Amino acid sequence: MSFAPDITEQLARARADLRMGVPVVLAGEGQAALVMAAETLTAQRLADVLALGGAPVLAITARRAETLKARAYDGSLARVLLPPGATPAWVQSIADPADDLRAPMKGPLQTARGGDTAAHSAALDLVKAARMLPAALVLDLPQGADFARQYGLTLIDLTAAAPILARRSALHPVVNARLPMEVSEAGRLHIFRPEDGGEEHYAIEIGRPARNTPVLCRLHSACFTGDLMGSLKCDCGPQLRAALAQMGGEGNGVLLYLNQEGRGIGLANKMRAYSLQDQGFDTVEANHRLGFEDDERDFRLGADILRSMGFSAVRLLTNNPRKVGMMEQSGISVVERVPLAVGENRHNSAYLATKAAKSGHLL
Ligand SMILES: Nc1nc2c(ncn2[C@@H]2O[C@H](COP(=O)(O)OP(=O)(O)OP(=O)(O)O)[C@@H](O)[C@H]2O)c(=O)[nH]1
Ligand SMILES: [Zn+2]
Repeated sequence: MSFAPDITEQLARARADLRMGVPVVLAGEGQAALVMAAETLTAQRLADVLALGGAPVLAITARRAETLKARAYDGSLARVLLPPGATPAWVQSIADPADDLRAPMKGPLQTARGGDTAAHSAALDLVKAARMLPAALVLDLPQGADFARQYGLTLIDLTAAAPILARRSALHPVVNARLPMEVSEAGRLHIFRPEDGGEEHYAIEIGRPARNTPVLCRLHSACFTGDLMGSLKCDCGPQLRAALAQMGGEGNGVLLYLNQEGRGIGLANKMRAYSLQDQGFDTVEANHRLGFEDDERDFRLGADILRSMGFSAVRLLTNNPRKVGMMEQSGISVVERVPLAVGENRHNSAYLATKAAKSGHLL
């Protein structure tokens, strides 16, 4: 029978549960843990977790730990011990840097050392993929499987989940249809859907580019503020329109519109980063204070889409050398990097300068 959800489907459920504030149970070899996203943790559920006894920890990334001056003994993550009588406000203050400057003295924070961190690491993967703050409350629960059955919680087998969490999901073409556009009447929109229940991605094909010659291509990451609202804080809107205009002018091209808002952290987290930028941090520092890397995107899915459309070589419209590198590593040859320097203004000049200085962007 194929009615029971497989591990990929269970992980999609777990992400949805965590976003709603529902706990999930992650079970490994001989151990299990109850996990909740810090961002959606309610006072009632925190009280219930504390009433279970044991020693819950707040798993955060090593990036966030750096800002909080907490020792990260576990490589890319740290397990902060909850102080006696921990409140939801305390959990929020560790997870969310919004008030770091107003209330800088949170510590000294005690962090756990030794023991198994598989559940903590998977918990952070799940809350990140659910586009929340990268912080999760984790309580070791030896009878976790029974507990999950008793309360109807999603139960994830960590051994089965590990390979799924480590690789990117396969993308499948869903549909494509003609889309006359201002830049070209010969437009076509293709929709691609991942197997893991995540965001769909799009390809805009202009004209009917030959599959056996390098195609003019743009890998564009979603930017609601820049693409749609005319935000002056970045250069995304002008880059999107310039790329489409160039493809329309040449009569051929492919623009991949990847739903990786905020360099892969989601729009809510990007707005948290904007708020930190208003406190004086640059775009890279803001990501780090939130607990993210500068850039959480995986451009290899762009290569997957190109391959599935039959392309193997591109002339890539970008100023970002990482995009070129990731295309090449994924077997799409970049025969030319076509610069795309448009849209500088007095609100985004510092942002563009930071990208050049810290992220290697070519201007
Ligand atoms: N986290 C974060 N994301 C931002 C910020 N400003 C813009 N973005 C996001 O950055 C992404 C911009 O991506 P791209 O247009 O591909 O830009 P790029 O990596 O600079 O590369 P090229 O434009 O190709 O040179 C979009 O997903 C935006 O939402 C910011 O301050 N913080
Ligand atoms: Zn933007």
